[in-house]
Amino acid sequence: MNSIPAEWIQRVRDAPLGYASISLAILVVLLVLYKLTTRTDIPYIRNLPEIPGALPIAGHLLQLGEDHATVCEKWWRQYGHSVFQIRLGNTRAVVVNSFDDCKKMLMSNSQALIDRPTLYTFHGVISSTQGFTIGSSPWDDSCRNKRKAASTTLSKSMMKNYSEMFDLESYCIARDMHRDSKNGEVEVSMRPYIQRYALNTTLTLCYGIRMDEVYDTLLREILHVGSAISLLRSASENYQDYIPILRYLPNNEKNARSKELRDRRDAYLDLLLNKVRDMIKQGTDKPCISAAILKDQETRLTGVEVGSICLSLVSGGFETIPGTLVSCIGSLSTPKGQIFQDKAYEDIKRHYPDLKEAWASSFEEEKVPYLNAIVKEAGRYYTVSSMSLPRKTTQDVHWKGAIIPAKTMVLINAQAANHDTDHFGPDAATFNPERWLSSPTENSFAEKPTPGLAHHSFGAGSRSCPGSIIASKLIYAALFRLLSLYKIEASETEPPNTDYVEYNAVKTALVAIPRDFKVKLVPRGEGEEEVLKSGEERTKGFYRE
Ligand code: HEM
Repeated sequence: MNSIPAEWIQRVRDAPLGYASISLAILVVLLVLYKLTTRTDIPYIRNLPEIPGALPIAGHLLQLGEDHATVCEKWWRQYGHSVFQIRLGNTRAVVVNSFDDCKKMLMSNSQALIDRPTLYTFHGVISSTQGFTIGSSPWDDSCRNKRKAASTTLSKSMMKNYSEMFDLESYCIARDMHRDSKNGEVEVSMRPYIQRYALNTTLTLCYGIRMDEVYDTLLREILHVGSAISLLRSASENYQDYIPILRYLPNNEKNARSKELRDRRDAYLDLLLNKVRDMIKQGTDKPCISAAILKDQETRLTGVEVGSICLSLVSGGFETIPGTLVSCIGSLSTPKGQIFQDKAYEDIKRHYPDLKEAWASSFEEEKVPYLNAIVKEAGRYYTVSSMSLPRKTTQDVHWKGAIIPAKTMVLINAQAANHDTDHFGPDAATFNPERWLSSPTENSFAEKPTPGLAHHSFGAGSRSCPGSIIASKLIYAALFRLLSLYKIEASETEPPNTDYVEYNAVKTALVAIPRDFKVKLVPRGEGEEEVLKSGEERTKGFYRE
């Protein structure tokens, strides 16, 4: 290529006007480039602080790192604003941090925040065959119908219909822990047992199917694929959702992985549904959501909607419940936690002098105050869905002088809200069930009334978690059974991490995965064998295959 003659360059240099024009042109190009690389779906929101340091193209993504909740919690304290705006690549988002602001944002703007954003990887690739789960559906008539059906299935009044299932599944935890811990001699990891517990519950509700073995191949496949898919929903794992150019990179590994997981999920969902079809043919099906729909009883839902409801229930509980319950057991197993265990045990005995009878009939009443306090504290302290599920505004939201326009992503930092010292006091970062009790004494415990919202782990307002009642019930039932039989002690060689941030092994996951730890189960000497035997007898006829 011929180079530009030196004489010409000299002329441009000599001509002041030409030089200015070139400088101006470069400036304009840079400005256009800057504008293009910092453009967001929603323009800058006036009167709402923006966190400094956003980069072109990535925005705040790099500063946010893997753990968005913890970084946003720090920004709240560092800059002194509980509500601020950030840029996730090309997407503007409003982050809400304090307990009161999260509550006000969700409850006072319930209708305006009823929508959820759609994301490229999760909605475009993974959900292309089975439709969206309820928790990832934008708000429309179909989502309303699905949410209504799920809320009915999970409502307080339906819980009595599931007593046998709660009994069987919580009995199975105690049965297998008793077998595997060899009377307290062998230290055990609780998570696999609790995963089976949570998954069997929703599989029974949806398909009338359960798996008895902790390491059943299908059970593990559902858990593995479900966890991997939940990773593909998190902002910190999926830059291509916010930086579109990344989608076009050759050999896009994210897309390939998404497709592989989608196919594996389709395979087990088809398998489950076909099992129900076979059971209907043979007249052996159990009452469950999919059998009712397949037999077309009182429903106006489409096949895709039914699939989506089942998928929502199965995926709604299988990580959130183990995350909360296992971490709670970790806290209870520490020397300080063992004092809480002893008090809980005393309270159980106070309300149920005959343990065998309590196991047979009364555990679902949730009437032991100390246990209820532990359940609430577990939910608050271990905020397993630390950034909740993203919301999107459907109309303008007026927020302290700022107007957050329609279609803006709103992120609720539940972890920050749940550890807000202004709301929970200076010990907000401590696991202490007694915060939920009114002046606990040696001989009696009473629950403090918590009108409104106890904590932010289940969200709030129009899209709050419809599974919160069953989740609390499951955590209560498991704790009742474990704590009434055993004193749980942390392993000395593999102890739990009980820090409310560091307990999570996978910071990028949408739902926390607790670091593995082991415990020792020391029998309380309350006729463990006898209680378990009566449990075996009682649950024989239940949903067992
Ligand atoms: C400890 C256990 C659980 C936790 C911490 C939890 C947490 C959450 C959170 C934070 C949300 C979003 C709320 C919001 O946007 O305001 C949610 C939504 C949802 N949860 Fe749960 N959840 C739990 C258990 C369950 C269970 C057991 C089920 C079902 C059996 C379930 C089903 C759902 C569904 C379907 C949604 C979507 C609601 C919607 O978008 O309208 N969850 N959950």
